[in-house]
Amino acid sequence: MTGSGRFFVGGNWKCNGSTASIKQLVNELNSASIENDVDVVVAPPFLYIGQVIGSLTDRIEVSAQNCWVGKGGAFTGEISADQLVDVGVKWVIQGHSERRHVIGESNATIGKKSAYALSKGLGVIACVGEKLEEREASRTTAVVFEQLQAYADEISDWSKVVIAYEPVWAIGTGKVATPEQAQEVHAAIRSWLSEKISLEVALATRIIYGGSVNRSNCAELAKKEDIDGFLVGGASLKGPEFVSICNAVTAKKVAV
Ligand SMILES: O=C(CO)COP(=O)(O)O
Repeated sequence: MTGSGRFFVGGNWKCNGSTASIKQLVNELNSASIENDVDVVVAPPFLYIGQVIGSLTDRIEVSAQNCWVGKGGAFTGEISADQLVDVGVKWVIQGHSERRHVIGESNATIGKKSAYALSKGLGVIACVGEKLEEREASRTTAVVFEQLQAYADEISDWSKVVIAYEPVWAIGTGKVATPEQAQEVHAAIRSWLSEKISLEVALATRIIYGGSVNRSNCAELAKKEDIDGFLVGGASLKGPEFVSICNAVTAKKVAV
């Protein structure tokens, strides 16, 4: 079983950047030559979303890195999905490992946030992934399936969901999963979708890989049949390198 969706590459800028560095990054992206058959999204910190939307080419869509669980109101320090839509944001990342393991978000909250964001018309980049000790205890698929189930408990329409498999041990460590390790989990996720949701959703949903992706390792990963793109952290802060990763879609086309 192989996915049929377009290649998708997201750049997660995390809590990085300044007015000046983001201006430069946007200029680099605007002048880049990106292959046609890849969807490209960047996720700046909230504060810079206006700057990015006002200056970035329409070729690239803008994502938030998080949002509040429901409608806005008296929730100091939060940003609602309604507000993201209002300023032109198209996507939101949910369940990133840093939000799960540093900030302490639960599976249940992440599922609710995702459903609310989808109900407002945002696309959701739904992250899953195991910690090193979970992998070493052979619990990788158990953990990932539990995280997927929490999304499935709340989501009924999967058409705007992209699943990002990001093993925690590979994030920001320089220890990328091997293409075989990533493919194994991606295939398991697709089978899970087929069994628990539907064959149609399993085939249509993009499953992207994140964790120490760079310009040197992206082509080999992209060749794997169930790897439909990437969620890139550190390397997405360098315009030319991020564009090379987007253009790894050419390696995918040669492989299929
Ligand atoms: O967390 C990530 C993307 O969301 C991956 O980060 P790195 O690419 O820096 O490992």
